[in-house]
Amino acid sequence: MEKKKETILLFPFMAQGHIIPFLTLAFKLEKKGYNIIFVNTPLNIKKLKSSLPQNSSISLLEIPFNSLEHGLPPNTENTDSLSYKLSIHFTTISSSLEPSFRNLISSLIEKPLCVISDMFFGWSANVAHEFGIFHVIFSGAGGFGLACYYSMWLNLPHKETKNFVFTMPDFQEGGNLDVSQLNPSLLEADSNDPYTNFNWKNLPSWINSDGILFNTVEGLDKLGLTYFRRKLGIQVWAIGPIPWPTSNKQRGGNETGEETEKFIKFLDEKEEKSVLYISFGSQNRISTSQMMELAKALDNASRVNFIWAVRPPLGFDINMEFRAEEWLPEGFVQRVFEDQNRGLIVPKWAPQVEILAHKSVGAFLTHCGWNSILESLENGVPLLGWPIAAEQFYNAKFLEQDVGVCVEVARGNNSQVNHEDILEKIEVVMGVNDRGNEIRRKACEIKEMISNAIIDDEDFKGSSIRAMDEFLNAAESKNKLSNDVKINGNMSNS
Ligand SMILES: O=c1ccn([C@@H]2O[C@H](COP(=O)(O)OP(=O)(O)O[C@H]3O[C@H](CO)[C@@H](O)[C@H](O)[C@H]3O)[C@@H](O)[C@H]2O)c(=O)[nH]1
Repeated sequence: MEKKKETILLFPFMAQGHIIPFLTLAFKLEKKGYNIIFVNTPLNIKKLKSSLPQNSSISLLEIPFNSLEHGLPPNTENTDSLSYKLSIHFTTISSSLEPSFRNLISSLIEKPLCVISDMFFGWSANVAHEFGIFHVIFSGAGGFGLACYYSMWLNLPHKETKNFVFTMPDFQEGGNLDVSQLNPSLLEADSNDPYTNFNWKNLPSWINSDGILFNTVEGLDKLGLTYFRRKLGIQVWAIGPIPWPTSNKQRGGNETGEETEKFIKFLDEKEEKSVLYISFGSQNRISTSQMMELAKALDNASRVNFIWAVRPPLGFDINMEFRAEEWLPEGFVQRVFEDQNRGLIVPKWAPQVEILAHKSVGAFLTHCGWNSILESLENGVPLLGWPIAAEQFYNAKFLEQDVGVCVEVARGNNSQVNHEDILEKIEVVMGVNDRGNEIRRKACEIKEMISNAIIDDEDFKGSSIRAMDEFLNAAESKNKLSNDVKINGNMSNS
């Protein structure tokens, strides 16, 4: 008899940076033969409907939300349209979804095998457990970065640590941090502000969950994963890297295949490992003066080819058309592209996965978002780190000091940077010198480690494949146990 298809319910926070990794995980689980229910607020579901592939069997389910009831502008259902301050407010009020989520679960005809929810929805563990459902949190961020974030928020305040290098009291093995690695909300937080209250309620509630899934690799990220095992005493599974959907459109781009070909043609013409790829991810931007300095460094790096995905600098509308004359040095685009054929400037969005997989790419200047890091290291491409927000500062530090595959170029988007410093660091990572050679050797070692983690053969299963199986087995065991309890309970009642 064919085994009944079990259902897994996924529920990400309402932000693209959360919805997209959850969708990626949903595709992965769908491929493994599970029915998938993907829950979100109505406007996000509407958007998802138009982007799912036609052959997808994922069921999209709406959870009601009225932004006006929470002092938010009408139809606000995603952080994309919000200022930083309102995004924080939106995050703090997200726990108001709890009663609706309970109603949604109780209205399901069949109990799901498992609920996979967002790290901001720690409360959802108790709701799932009320219905006897296995519950895990999924983190798109890596173990080390999230461990620092967790520790820093639970060990407030940091106001007094100004000008000091310090260690995290419960994560000493994470090493030293510098005050410039704290984002403003963390620096200003005390026990009275709403975001502190949110974090103090949410982060400890993770302990109620049955486990955490990380989009990372055990061998690479053991330090952070061990922190959570020790701190929470729950299961922690490293199941990554989970590849992003292959279509660039699903990742958020809008290029056609033809445009991707333009990049590949450019790369095909270049020498092996001679191209620097530059991107600050899907959300972050640098300032105009930083952009000018970066361009000057590239102007002077005559032996380096590059592809740069340029987003409008801070202070300009995010949807604004590309304005070379305001954002870049005079004649820059003409010089590097038309005259020298060594620099390709891409307004906004580049086919990153395809670019990083090309043999001509020698390094990636990145804001250190975790997906970008994995995509780079999967291809053995070393990094130049320019962290801007969130846990990116900790990621950069980890990759430079613990893993040895990165050189930090600059920090934040309101700092002064200098083109000579940037150029020097580009030359370290891309040039022939002892440090550069060692960084590249290490990046190849990590590439090997990552590809071993996802081997799925008859006679060998990599660590991430085993972790995914262990997670699914744990969910099935719990499900069986709660069904047995129910059957026995019914029998003793009858
Ligand atoms: O021109 C571009 C820019 C981005 N991408 C893709 O967009 C994703 C970007 O992801 P990531 O590198 O993780 O950056 P963010 O979008 O900034 O990610 C948010 O989510 C991450 C995972 O939780 C965190 O590590 C970051 O701090 C947070 O900003 C990657 O898959 C890229 O391939 C493209 O394809 N083309």
